[in-house]
Amino acid sequence: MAPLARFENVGLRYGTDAEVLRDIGFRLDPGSFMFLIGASGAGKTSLLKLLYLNRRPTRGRVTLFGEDIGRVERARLPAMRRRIGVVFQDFRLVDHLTSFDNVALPLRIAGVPEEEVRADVEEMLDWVGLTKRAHARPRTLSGGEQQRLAIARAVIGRPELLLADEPTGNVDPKMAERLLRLFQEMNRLGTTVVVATHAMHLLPHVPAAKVLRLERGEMKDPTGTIRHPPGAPAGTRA
Ligand SMILES: Nc1ncnc2c1ncn2[C@@H]1O[C@H](COP(=O)(O)OP(=O)(O)OP(=O)(O)O)[C@@H](O)[C@H]1O
Repeated sequence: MAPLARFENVGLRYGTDAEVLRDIGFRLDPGSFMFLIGASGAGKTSLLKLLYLNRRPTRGRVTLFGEDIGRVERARLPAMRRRIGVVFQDFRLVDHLTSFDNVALPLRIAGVPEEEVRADVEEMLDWVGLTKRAHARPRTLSGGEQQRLAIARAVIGRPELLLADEPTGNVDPKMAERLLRLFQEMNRLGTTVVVATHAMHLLPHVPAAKVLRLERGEMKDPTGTIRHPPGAPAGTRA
């Protein structure tokens, strides 16, 4: 099976600073689920930036959807990005649009008929518990509500690849588990999922997930798969 993404000896530096990622090598199979973990500053967001085509590697090669992202023409990037849903750490919601319209955006861009948009968005807002906030502007929402809205927008178009940067940082543990279930449901339907997180307690809920641990820009245990998550109480496993 061809990988959905592949990193080979990848290095990344910002400007002339030292490399923030060094010798990164792994493959992401279609339909897989991967947690990206590591201390603050380890390079998780930087690695995600390569995957959502915000940066090109400064060393080595990143292949995504079969294309070398270091060589792909700029004009091709928007089409590739449309195959990716991203939950940014700082949400990046559109302030002048309501919650409903923020979530509807990817579907409208894709030309989905308005009737379908309405039904899908309503269902998604219900899933993330924001039905009552459908007509609110993002800046009037709490941090947790904004986070849930950002997740709804990222998953609504059923992207091939879902990238989520610390997607449960602002919600309570119960909601965090609910959101993780949403990611798992997406994954079950075929979306490849990458979740960068500090929330180690979430890992045992996805026993089949790969775990890529970064330490100061380098990979630790590159092939690690959680099979017997420590301390996972019976019944909490996915
Ligand atoms: N735009 C930038 N310009 C220069 N340095 C940057 C930039 N973005 C990140 N860095 C540096 O890259 C390193 C890795 O940062 P990154 O945000 O990828 O880590 P992280 O693991 O996602 O951290 P956190 O968990 O706090 O979000 C840090 O030393 C950071 O200061």
